[in-house]
Amino acid sequence: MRLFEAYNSHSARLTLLALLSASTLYCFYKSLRLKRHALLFPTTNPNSSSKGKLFFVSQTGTSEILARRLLRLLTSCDLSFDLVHPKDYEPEDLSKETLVLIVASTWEDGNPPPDAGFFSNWLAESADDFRVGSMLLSRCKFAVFGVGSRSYGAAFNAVARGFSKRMRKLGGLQVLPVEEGDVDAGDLDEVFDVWSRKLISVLKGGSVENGVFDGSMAVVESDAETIDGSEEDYDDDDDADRENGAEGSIVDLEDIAGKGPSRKTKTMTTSSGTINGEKEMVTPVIRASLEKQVFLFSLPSLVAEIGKWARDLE
Ligand SMILES: Cc1cc2nc3c(=O)[nH]c(=O)nc-3n(C[C@H](O)[C@H](O)[C@H](O)COP(=O)(O)O)c2cc1C
Repeated sequence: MRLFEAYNSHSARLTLLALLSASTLYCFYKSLRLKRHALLFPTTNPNSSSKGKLFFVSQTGTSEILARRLLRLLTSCDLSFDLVHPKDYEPEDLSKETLVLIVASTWEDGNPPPDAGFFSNWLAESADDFRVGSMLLSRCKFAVFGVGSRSYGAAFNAVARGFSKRMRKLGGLQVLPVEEGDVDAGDLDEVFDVWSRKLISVLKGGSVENGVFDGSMAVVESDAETIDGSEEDYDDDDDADRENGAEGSIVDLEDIAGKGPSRKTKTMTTSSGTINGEKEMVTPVIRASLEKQVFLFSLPSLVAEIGKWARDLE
């Protein structure tokens, strides 16, 4: 009887030891994760201030002029934004942004100007990558204004629509429908000014004249912003972007294994095929997610192993 009790208490102690070891390992893992998170998302990030970001994607200056005009209007309304060209921006920092505005023109075959190719492809690849997930931009509210010409048919403002679609897919909250400006219609300035006023109203938490947006920071659901296109149009845009992407846009098999390239660490592949860096197969965002999955998968077998080891000691 005493032998049985002694055995029981011994095995209870060993089980307790196994559980304590497992929870210690888990805490260790969590602290590593927190450290990594702090590195990935520092609270004071030089690239990501509390200011909003106003991107312009422009080849011949039309979108840039409009973006500068919008910046002046935003500033006059005490709304603080940085004017940013995508070529000067690390797309991975998008996950830290809370407010993003984009004024973007569309060029040949529905593509962005070449110097926005990297940014555009990063968005496309990340949005298509199931490992990145739909939470990446969950803190980010955004709005997009397109500059294009209706004479290009289905490719009319394909870039603006593509940005909108991909940012929504990554969890971004669109606060206004995409507005599609037509440079050949003769009313671009007027259309832009109306859109800008709606935007200011939404950003200020007020209502919008047409009554569609009557609350603070109205969020537009995925289908709402389709003006003259369908979801099929967007899918065509995706294909066109990837097939006809400009500088920095070549997608190869390695990219398929590690999407969402970082400008800091990733290859910049130019149209001439020049490579100026090493490819990173897994970006920090994807790596953190994969590590979590591997750890959670191995946790039960780890506990079993510790239990077995404890029994062997008896
Ligand atoms: C060669 C060329 C190709 C174009 N392709 C498209 C297009 O596919 N879709 C579109 O909506 N607009 C297209 N446009 C119209 C441009 O978007 C328009 O000229 C716009 O004002 C350019 O803006 P940006 O000066 O900001 O670059 C094209 C214009 C040119 C000259």
